Amino acid sequence: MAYRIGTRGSALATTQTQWVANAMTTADTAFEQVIIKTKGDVTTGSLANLGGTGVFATALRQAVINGEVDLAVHSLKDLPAKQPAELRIAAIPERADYRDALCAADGMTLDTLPKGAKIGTGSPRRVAQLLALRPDLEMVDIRGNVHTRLARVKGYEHHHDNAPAAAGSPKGDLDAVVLACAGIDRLGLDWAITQRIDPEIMLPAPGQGALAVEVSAEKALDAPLATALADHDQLAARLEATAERALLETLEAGCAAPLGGLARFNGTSLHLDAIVSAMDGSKTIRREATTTIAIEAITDATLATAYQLGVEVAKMMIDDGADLLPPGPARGNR
Ligand SMILES: NCc1[nH]cc(CCC(=O)O)c1CC(=O)O
Repeated sequence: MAYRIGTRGSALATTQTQWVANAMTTADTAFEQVIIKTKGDVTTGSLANLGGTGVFATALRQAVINGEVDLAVHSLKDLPAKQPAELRIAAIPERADYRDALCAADGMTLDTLPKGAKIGTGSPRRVAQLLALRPDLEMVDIRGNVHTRLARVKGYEHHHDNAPAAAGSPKGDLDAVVLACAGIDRLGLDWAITQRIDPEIMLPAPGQGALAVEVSAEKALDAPLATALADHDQLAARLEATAERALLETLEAGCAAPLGGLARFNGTSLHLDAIVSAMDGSKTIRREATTTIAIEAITDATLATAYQLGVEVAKMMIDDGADLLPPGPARGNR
C-alpha cells in the first residue's frame, strides 16, 4: 500500500520525513511526501512573540485530522505536551543527538568565547541557561531555518552546503549561534558545530532530537502501516519522550519560566534531569530523579511509570518555587 506522509516544507522537515519514510518502506508499504505549509513557516516576526507552543505543528496536525495525509512527521519538541484526542503518536523512532550545539567563529567553545560575545538564538531556554553560565554574553533573538541561522556566524556566511540562507537576513554578524545538534546532523552540516554542549551545562528542550509520527486516533490503520509504525516505535525513545512530556505538561500548568528536561533510559532505569531558569540567568531550579523500569517493552505499565517520573520531578520543582520564577516569553520556540 502507498501512504501519504505529511511534513513541513523546510529542508530539515523534509529530510527527517524522508528518513522516516525510507526506514518504514517495506515490500508492503510505500510513502509519498505531502508538504503542508504552517504558520511558523510563513511568519517572519520573532518566534518568541508569536505566542504559544505548536505554531509549527497545527496545520500539519489538521491535515491528518482532515484525512489529507495518512500520517505526519513532527520534531517532537515542536509538539505541545497535551495530546489532542483526535491524534495519536504512533511511533517515536530512535533519537538523534539530543544536545544543543554551539556553532561559533574560529572553532570557539563556551570556555573560549570572548567577554561580551554576541550569541544568536530564538529559544528562551537557551538564553536563560547561557546567561546563568556566562552573564557577560550578549544574546540576540534570531529565527529562520538552520541555513539562515548558521549564515549569521562570522566566517560561516559562504558555507551554503545544500541550501541558501534566506534573502535579507543578516550574515556574519554574530560570534556564535546555538541550535539543536539533531537538526544540524540530519542536514549533514556537522562541520558547523564547534561544541556539543554537555547536558550538565545546558539541558535540552523536552523531546529534542526525537521525531514523532502522528496518525488519526479515530481511523483504524491498515495492517501494513500499523506494523511499520510499531517496528519503529523505539522503547528508549518512547520512555524518554514520555517522561519529558509529562514534565512539560505538569509544569506548563503553573510555571511559565523557560524549561529544559532530559530523560535517559539505560535498559533498566530511566533518569530525568530538569531545569527552570529566570530569563536573565539569575536564578535556576534544577532537580532529577530515577525510576526502575522492570519490563523491557512498551506497555501501558512501563509508560505510566515513565509518565509518573515526569510528574514527580515537576512537582519537586514547583515545591522549590518554579512557579514563582518570572515568566519567559511564550514557549513557542524551545
Ligand atoms: N523549534 C525549531 C526546531 N524544532 C526541532 C529542531 C531541531 C531538531 C530536533 O530537536 O529534533 C529545531 C531547530 C533547533 O532548535 O535548532
